[in-house]
Amino acid sequence: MLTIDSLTVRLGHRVVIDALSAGFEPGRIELVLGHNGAGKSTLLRAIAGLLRPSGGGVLLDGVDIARRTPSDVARAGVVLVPQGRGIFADLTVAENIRLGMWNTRRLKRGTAQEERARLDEARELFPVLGQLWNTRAGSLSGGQQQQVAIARAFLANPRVLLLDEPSVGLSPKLAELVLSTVASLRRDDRTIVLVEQNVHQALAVADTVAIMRAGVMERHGLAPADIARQDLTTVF
Ligand SMILES: Nc1ncnc2c1ncn2[C@@H]1O[C@H](COP(=O)(O)OP(=O)(O)OP(=O)(O)O)[C@@H](O)[C@H]1O
Repeated sequence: MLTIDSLTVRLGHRVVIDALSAGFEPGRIELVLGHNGAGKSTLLRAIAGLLRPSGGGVLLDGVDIARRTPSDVARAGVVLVPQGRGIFADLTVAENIRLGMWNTRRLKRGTAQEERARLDEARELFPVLGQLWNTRAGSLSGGQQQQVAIARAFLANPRVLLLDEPSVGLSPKLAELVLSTVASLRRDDRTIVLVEQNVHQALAVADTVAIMRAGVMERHGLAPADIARQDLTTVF
């Protein structure tokens, strides 16, 4: 269970996350919606340890990880797939994905045999990537590059997977493919927090919805079907 407890993050002189509290449960895809500038990316970056909060806590199963280094947070099992993919264009798909393995090994989260099994699992979950294994990642389509970024995060076997707009810039068809891949990563002991602007497609894979506005979590625990029925301009 990931609990955000009265978290405050300042960027420059601005309070971007304002005493925000929320709970994200394992076994679910928790979708976070909100206007541009509501603070969604900042929240994910703070959870991942990339920003130091000025108040409050980020609790993973009751343990506060808010002021740990990003590598300590990763070691605790929290992995962020940032907006804009962040893959290495000059490396092949296999090399990019093995960076996730390298992390796994470095973080001592599995034996070599377990890691081989996870690599096979990744090729099964992302069949397109299996076919492009030795292709330069920079030459892939946007959707394929996004799959490489998600596959790499998957290999770290995260307890908490934070996804910042994984479908941004993709055609509706590719966005659907990426979001269905996200759905296939759902596991009983894994919390997935998904930030998306592609609201209708994200609602189709989400289990719960939270609405962020101006640095606070205005509502949470909403049913995706209820949100899908509403006029989105009235939702956030
Ligand atoms: N380094 C910074 N210094 C000051 N303000 C910043 C900084 N980075 C971001 N902000 C501001 O913080 C606010 C929240 O930004 P953030 O990127 O978290 O929003 P968001 O909800 O993810 O938006 P979007 O949907 O557009 O990605 C914005 O108003 C932004 O301008």
